[in-house]
Amino acid sequence: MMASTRSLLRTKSLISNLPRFSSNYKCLDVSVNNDNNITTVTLKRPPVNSLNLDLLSEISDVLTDLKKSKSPGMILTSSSDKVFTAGLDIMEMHKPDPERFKQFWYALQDVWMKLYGSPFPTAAAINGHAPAGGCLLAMCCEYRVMVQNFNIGLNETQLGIVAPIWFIKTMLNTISIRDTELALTTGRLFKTDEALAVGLIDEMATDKADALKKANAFFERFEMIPPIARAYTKDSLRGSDIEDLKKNREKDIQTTLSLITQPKVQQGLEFYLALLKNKKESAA
Ligand SMILES: CCCC/C=C\CC(=O)SCCNC(=O)CCNC(=O)[C@H](O)C(C)(C)COP(=O)(O)OP(=O)(O)OC[C@H]1O[C@@H](n2cnc3c(N)ncnc32)[C@H](O)[C@@H]1OP(=O)(O)O
Repeated sequence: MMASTRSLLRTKSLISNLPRFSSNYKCLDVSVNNDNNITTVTLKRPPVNSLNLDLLSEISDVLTDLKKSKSPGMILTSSSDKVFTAGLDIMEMHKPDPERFKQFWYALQDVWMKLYGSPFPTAAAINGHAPAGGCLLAMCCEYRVMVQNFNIGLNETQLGIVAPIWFIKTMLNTISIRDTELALTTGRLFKTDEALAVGLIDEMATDKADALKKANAFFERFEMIPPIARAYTKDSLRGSDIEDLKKNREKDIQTTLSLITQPKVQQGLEFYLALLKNKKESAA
C-alpha cells in the first residue's frame, strides 16, 4: 500500500472511530493522541494509585468504552513520578466488609478480563514502581516500557498472601515457567534492568516522556495488520485463561475472601501496613 493511501485510511479511521469518554472519571485522565488515535489512560489516585473499588471500576469502564469505540490502542501510565501503581489497596483487604470485598474482587476480575483480553493492542508506560497488582496490570498489556531504577513484580508472598491462579497465568504468558516459579515463591521485585533481562518488560526508558514515545512506537507495528486478524490471534493465545476465570468466578471470590479473612493473613497485612508507616516515620 502506498504511504499516502495508508495515511488517508488512518485519517478516515480517526474521524469514524474517535472514542467518546466520560468526563466524570475521578481517578483517571483519558486523552487521545491526535497523531495516531491511541488513547492514553493515566492512573491518578494519589499518593500511590492503590487499586481500590473506585479506581478499578473506572478502569473497567474506560476499557468498555475503548472496546465499543474500536480504539486502535491504549497506553496505561501513571500521573505519579515514582509509582505506576502500588497494587491492590491494602485497606480493601484489611478487616474487609465481606460484601464490599466481593464487589472489589469482582471489579478486579473485570479489569483483568477486559485488559488481558482486549481486542485492541495495549502498552504500559511504567513510570514508577509496579508491585503486585501493579505488575499484574502491566503484564496484562501486550508491551511494557519501564523507566529505569524502579521495581516490578508479584511480591504477594512477602505479604503472606497468595497470588491467584489467573495472576500466575498472566506471568506465565510473559516470562518463563522457571523464572515465574522463582519470582512467585520468593515474592521477588525486579529492578528495571533485571526485569528486562528476564523479559518481564520489553524496553527500558530514561523518563516518562521516553516511555510514552517508545510505547507509541509499538503501535506502528500494527499499521499494516488487519485488526480482526490481530484480535483473533490474541484471543487464541489468551482466551482460554479468561474462560477459566469466567467459569470459576464465584469460587475465586469465595476462596479469596476466606483466605484474606484468616487471622494469620490479617496479622500479616497489619504487620505490612505498620512497616509502610514506619518507613515514613524513620525517613522523617
Ligand atoms: C489473596 C489476595 C491476593 C492479592 C493479590 C494482590 C495483592 C496486592 O496487590 S497487595 C498490594 C501490594 N503492594 C505492595 O506491596 C506495595 C506497598 N507499597 C510500597 O512498597 C510503597 O508504598 C511504594 C514503593 C509503592 C511507594 O513508596 P513511597 O513513594 O515511598 O510511598 P509510601 O510507602 O510512603 O506510601 C504512601 C502512602 O501510601 C500507602 N500505601 C502504599 N501502598 C499501599 C497499598 N498497596 N495500599 C494501600 N495503601 C498503600 C502508605 O501506607 C502511605 O500511607 P500514609 O502513611 O498514610 O501516607
